[in-house]
Amino acid sequence: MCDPARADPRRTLPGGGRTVARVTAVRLEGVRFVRAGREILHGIDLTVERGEQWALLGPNGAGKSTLLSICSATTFPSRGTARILDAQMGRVDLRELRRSIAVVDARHPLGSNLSVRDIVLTGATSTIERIPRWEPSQAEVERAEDLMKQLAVGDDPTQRWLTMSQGERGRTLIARALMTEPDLMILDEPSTGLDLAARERMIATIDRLPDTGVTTIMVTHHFEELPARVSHAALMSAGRLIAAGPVDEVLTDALVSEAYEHPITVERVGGRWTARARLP
Ligand SMILES: Nc1ncnc2c1ncn2[C@@H]1O[C@H](COP(=O)(O)OP(=O)(O)OP(=O)(O)O)[C@@H](O)[C@H]1O
Repeated sequence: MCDPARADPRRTLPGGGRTVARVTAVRLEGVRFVRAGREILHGIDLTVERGEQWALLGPNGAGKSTLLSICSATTFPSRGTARILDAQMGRVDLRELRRSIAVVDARHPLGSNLSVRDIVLTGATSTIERIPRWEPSQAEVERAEDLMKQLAVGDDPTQRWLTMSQGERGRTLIARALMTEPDLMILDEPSTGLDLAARERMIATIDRLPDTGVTTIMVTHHFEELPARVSHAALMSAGRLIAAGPVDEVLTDALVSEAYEHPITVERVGGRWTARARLP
């Protein structure tokens, strides 16, 4: 999966037409977000450098999905600044910027019963459905087939979205996300609904993503689902960041217990994580 050219941070900025050193994937400064008259994010400062693999953790309602939608250039902050892939939101062509960002969401809102190949090809157009009369180039077809092989999907040409298992869907969505060689990949609970073996295959797949040079930010509720190569973590609680930094410094008993407002023991064995509530 590794393409050495992808590791070069000097890439052409989307929409900018300039080549600059693009090192920082996400830089949030004083980000606040108000929805329905209520402030949901209360001044978030976060820097994600390119090539880092982040986990975003915290209890229900902490604001993780809201923060992810800002990181994916889908939602504008109400206050503060968000620079995504060195482009300041509000000052760039968002469609161009979003071509460098891939979102993998287990709740992918596909309505029609596309084949695996067609779903992967929608990554080339950054659309949910196939665009009528759009035909992929030969290079796009070859890339889609290569990614399907790498992600071990699409062997059965009759397989379609509505009859695919959750695991097949997840791997197909990752292949789709890689179509545009994204710089930043957002993974929103990618292991939701997977049985144990499918979950482990998914984690192994995510653990290979750093080989492509992509920066990842993943939300999960389960420490067991963190791939071993996660390098950084951010802990959220009630719209604030409790801690953010190298994973071993952030996923400590004290900080995790503070975020979840409950005594929790965190362990790391062989690179993988577990978390247990301590009983009184
Ligand atoms: N459309 C909306 N209108 C009003 N409030 C919302 C809306 N969406 C989310 N919220 C509120 O914003 C807060 C943060 O929600 P968010 O979904 O970002 O949290 P989360 O950490 O992703 O939660 P979960 O782990 O349950 O998915 C919650 O209090 C939620 O009720």
